[in-house]
Amino acid sequence: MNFKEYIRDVQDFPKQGIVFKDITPLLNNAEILEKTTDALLNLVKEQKIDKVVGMESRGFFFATLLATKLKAGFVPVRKKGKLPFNVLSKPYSLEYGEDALEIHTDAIKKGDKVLIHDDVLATGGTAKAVCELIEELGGEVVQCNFLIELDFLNGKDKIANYNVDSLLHY
Ligand SMILES: O=P(O)(O)OC[C@H]1O[C@H](OP(=O)(O)OP(=O)(O)O)[C@H](O)[C@@H]1O
Ligand SMILES: Nc1ncnc2[nH]cnc12
Repeated sequence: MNFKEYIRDVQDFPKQGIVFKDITPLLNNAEILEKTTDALLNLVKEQKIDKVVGMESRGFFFATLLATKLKAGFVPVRKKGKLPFNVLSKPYSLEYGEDALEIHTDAIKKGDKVLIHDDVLATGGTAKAVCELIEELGGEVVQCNFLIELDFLNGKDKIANYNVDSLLHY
């Protein structure tokens, strides 16, 4: 299955000089959506997962699908000011900006085995911040799972202490 056929490059979005990987054609196709979910699930193998954490907003799509298949809970990590309850917050930077990421303090229990999923690993700033949030709440990051890894940005180096698995590499 050539998933890359369903990922569109958009030049200069959201800023000049960025080549944006648009996954909406892949989400739009029922057969490819299901096959992509299964392929991401295959990366997880037999590990026991208690929670799947997805990053706002494109991480939410497959993180929730993976959570149902793994019989795990889903936890959203959101950008500053969006979550309504008590939050743990972490500043971070990404390929085209910076902000803070937040997680509800009761979302992860001590010892929870956590799978992180996001659509894109670029510089790794987002993923690193999320790993730190989970560990500060007492969770164990079992795998960082991505649909797309932009190898030339070396995001893997920022999360070198974790198991990183990506379906597609550019
Ligand atoms: O590896 P990094 O350089 O940190 O970049 C990766 C992050 O950038 C994108 O999210 P974005 O902040 O654009 O949010 P969105 O999903 O809401 O579009 C992407 O979905 C990842 O979360
Ligand atoms: N080039 C890119 N395309 C899509 N999402 C991204 N997140 C960070 N860099 C990105």
